[in-house]
Amino acid sequence: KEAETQTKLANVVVLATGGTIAGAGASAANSATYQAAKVGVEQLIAGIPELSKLANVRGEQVMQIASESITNENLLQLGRRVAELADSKDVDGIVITHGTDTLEETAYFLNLVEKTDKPIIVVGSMRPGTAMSADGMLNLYNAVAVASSKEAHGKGVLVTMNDEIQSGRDVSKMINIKTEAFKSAWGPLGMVVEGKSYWFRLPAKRHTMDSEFDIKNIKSLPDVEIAYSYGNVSDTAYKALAQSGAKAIIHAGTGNGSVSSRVVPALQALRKDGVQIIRSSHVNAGGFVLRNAEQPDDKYDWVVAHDLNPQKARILAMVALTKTNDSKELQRMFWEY
Ligand SMILES: NC(=O)CC[C@H](N)C(=O)O
Repeated sequence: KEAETQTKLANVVVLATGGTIAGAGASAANSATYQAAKVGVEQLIAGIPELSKLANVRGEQVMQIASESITNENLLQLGRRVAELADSKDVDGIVITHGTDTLEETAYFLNLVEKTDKPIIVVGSMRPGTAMSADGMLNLYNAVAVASSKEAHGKGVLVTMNDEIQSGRDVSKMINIKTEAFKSAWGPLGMVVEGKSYWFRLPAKRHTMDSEFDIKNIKSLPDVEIAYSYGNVSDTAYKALAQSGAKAIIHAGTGNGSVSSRVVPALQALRKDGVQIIRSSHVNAGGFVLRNAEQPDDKYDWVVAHDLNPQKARILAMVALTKTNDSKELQRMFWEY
């Protein structure tokens, strides 16, 4: 009987990369001061015996770092391992434990490049496992629950934090201290409660199986950088980034992705030199940048990131530039993904 139920359970692989979900503090009172990326994947899994009721879970330690230090090479390494596992007949779902600082970037990257309809769930925590009211255990339990469910198939890369199922494309870390840290301007896709998923909506943008990008065809990612805008901003950062080899610069603009008159001439000149200029917004609740609103994008041959925040715009720009350097094609991709 026992063996029978075991075989019916989904096979879920937990790929661990570090972050606070693998963090450890000196005392249970340390919810904010602790070291990230300390606890290994075997210990994370062993800490939640209830996982064995949800799925046959095994772990792999892909890296052990804080997510602000994740490089493009790390992203590619993780993406390739996810693709290998997704191709394997014995794997039904994949969970990635991750630091929360760049979790939204990794989730969006995988959403663009993984050619699978198997569930891929990225999860982190806001408090280390050693802290009172640690959130990692439940977030990971929920991730495994969603990864082992049939309903999660074909919905793109997902994020389970704070009982919510979010689209990896839309979700962003909005606050750095609360467990209710991850939000999407367009709302969560569903909820996960006591190991059961409740779905309410589907992502509308192209992802995974429907994406034109494939991790298997990506050898390296081009240099795309972000420059932040504010009152009295100068063009120094933009020029320096271009000089250091950036193929595209994401303008983390004010408001509607507006560009200071002190910066416009430099961006026009950089575009003439071949650098792609992509206007995004750093407003907190989520930007909405439209072509030819604030700046004449048609005239200057710039691209708008629409609702993608600057860090997500960087991810799409890198992936898109592996296929094209045509600004019209880039703009199409920014509408479709
Ligand atoms: N809550 C967190 O995971 C933040 C810890 C660390 N800065 C990271 O992103 O890995």
